[in-house]
Amino acid sequence: MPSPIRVLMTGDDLLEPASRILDPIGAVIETMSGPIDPARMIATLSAKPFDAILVRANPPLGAAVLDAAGPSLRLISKMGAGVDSVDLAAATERSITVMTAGDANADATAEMAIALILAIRRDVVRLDARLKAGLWDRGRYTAIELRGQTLGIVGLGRIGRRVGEMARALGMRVIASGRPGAAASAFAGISTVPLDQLLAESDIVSLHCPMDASNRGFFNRAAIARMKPGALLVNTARGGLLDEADVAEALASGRLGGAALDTLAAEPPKPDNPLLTAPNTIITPHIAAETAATMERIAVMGAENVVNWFVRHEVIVDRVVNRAVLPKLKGVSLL
Ligand SMILES: O=C(O)CC[C@@H](O)C(=O)O
Repeated sequence: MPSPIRVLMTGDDLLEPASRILDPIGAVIETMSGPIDPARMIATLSAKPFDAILVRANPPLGAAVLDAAGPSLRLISKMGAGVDSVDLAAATERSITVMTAGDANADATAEMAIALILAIRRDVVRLDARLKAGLWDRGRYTAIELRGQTLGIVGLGRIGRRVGEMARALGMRVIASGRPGAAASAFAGISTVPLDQLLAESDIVSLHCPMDASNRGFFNRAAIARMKPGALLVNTARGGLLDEADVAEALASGRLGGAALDTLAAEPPKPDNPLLTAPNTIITPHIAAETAATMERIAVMGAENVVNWFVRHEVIVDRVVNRAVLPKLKGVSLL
């Protein structure tokens, strides 16, 4: 009888749907809950061998952690989209496949981006707070409507495209660029432009690119200086894409008209994060992807990646993040 697939799962909130997929193949799942730092990851992985890590949030998976896992580790499967805390080069070097379930939460994240665009453009949160403080602002307050405004989408992947479709339905002009240094392919009436042009023409900029070492902090004072005065920023991607001090300063001076952020560079934020006190800024706790249907889907898709890899010996190439690993996968079919 072949030995069972050993899976380390970070977080236990999705254990039930993941088990539904993994139990029938006799996989053994061990969960890790609570805050996870590299030392804890190293201790867990060096204590016993695992074949796969099923990642709920974003535990640090750098070279030292991967070395602690040893040669048994073949697959890191993210129950979600972002793998910014995985050292992809180190994984590739060790022939470890990194896969995502990005499709599973794209709709939920795009909806949240639109919710934040509407909320920040129409001042929903501030008006609510003012009303509850006894102020009745009707007649004193004029907003700007979205129809006719330009939305600039940075990163035209699964989420960016959906945001673009919804924004067009709201009557917005939508332009898009790739992540800094990369071009985007045109999609359904969304014209693609260089990033500088996007920054210069957009009334609202919404970030939808993955983060890695090459674009960390790219949204800084220099990027803001290229924007229309008073333009708005929406970020449902990764907080580390921003230079948070520069963004807070631009919000304080009014150079940026407002920001709606679902992600921060450090989560939860440190109490002295300047964005917490920046004017006209809405912050939500990295919740964009978290709908009930999405939670179910990411667990199922993440676990299916494990089954496909180890039992069917096949990987869906679209879900592989470190595609440089593909030539190293012997005996695995690429779909
Ligand atoms: O659970 C997470 O890692 C965050 C959810 C989302 O940002 C993702 O990357 O899929």
